[in-house]
Amino acid sequence: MRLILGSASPRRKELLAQIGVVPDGTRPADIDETPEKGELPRPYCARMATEKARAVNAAEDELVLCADTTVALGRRILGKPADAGEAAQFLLALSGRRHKVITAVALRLGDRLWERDVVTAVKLKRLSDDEISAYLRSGEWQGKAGGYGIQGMAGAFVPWINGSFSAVVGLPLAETAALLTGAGYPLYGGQR
Ligand SMILES: Cc1cn([C@H]2C[C@H](O)[C@@H](COP(=O)(O)OP(=O)(O)OP(=O)(O)O)O2)c(=O)[nH]c1=O
Repeated sequence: MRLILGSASPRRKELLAQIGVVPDGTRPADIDETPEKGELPRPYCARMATEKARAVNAAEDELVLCADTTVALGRRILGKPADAGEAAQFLLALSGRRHKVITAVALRLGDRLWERDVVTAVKLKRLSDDEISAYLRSGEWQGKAGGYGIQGMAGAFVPWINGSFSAVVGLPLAETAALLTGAGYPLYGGQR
């Protein structure tokens, strides 16, 4: 069985490599990521991951892996900021508060679809204007849900998380491994 990573995220590829999974191909999915009116963060995130998995072109014997990471501030969905101004707004909104990071993983083989989502609580310390400006200058907010990446400089803004670190970075490894095994993709050097 071949594995196709339906993602343009270098983090997802690295996280898979961390558990010894090397996809046979990478085919990023291009979908409309606009939330529906009134859509809540968790169902939105699950919908994004499954839509990505359906959008990737694959043969019947190709297992497609897609994921979506969404930051939820209460009922509010914070996606990837469009520009530095929006990143600043997100960081100000998150400053000093706890929020949730949801990552949904979807696997598709032909018409069969598996999905799991993982919710992690994250606390961001209260950010000073200097910290926000330095962070915006770093450019690390680009392409990251909520406008921050816990694996980089923003690690200094996070006193605690409750949940899965790998999920916050883009792929919950325990759940991804379980999904892959369940779909018949053997890990740890098993026969494919
Ligand atoms: C909160 C947070 C998000 N992120 C990233 C993970 C995701 O790559 C990104 C959210 O965007 P996504 O839409 O989940 O993914 P993507 O656009 O990067 O890639 P693709 O859809 O092709 O798979 O935010 C971090 O890297 N660190 C963090 O701390």
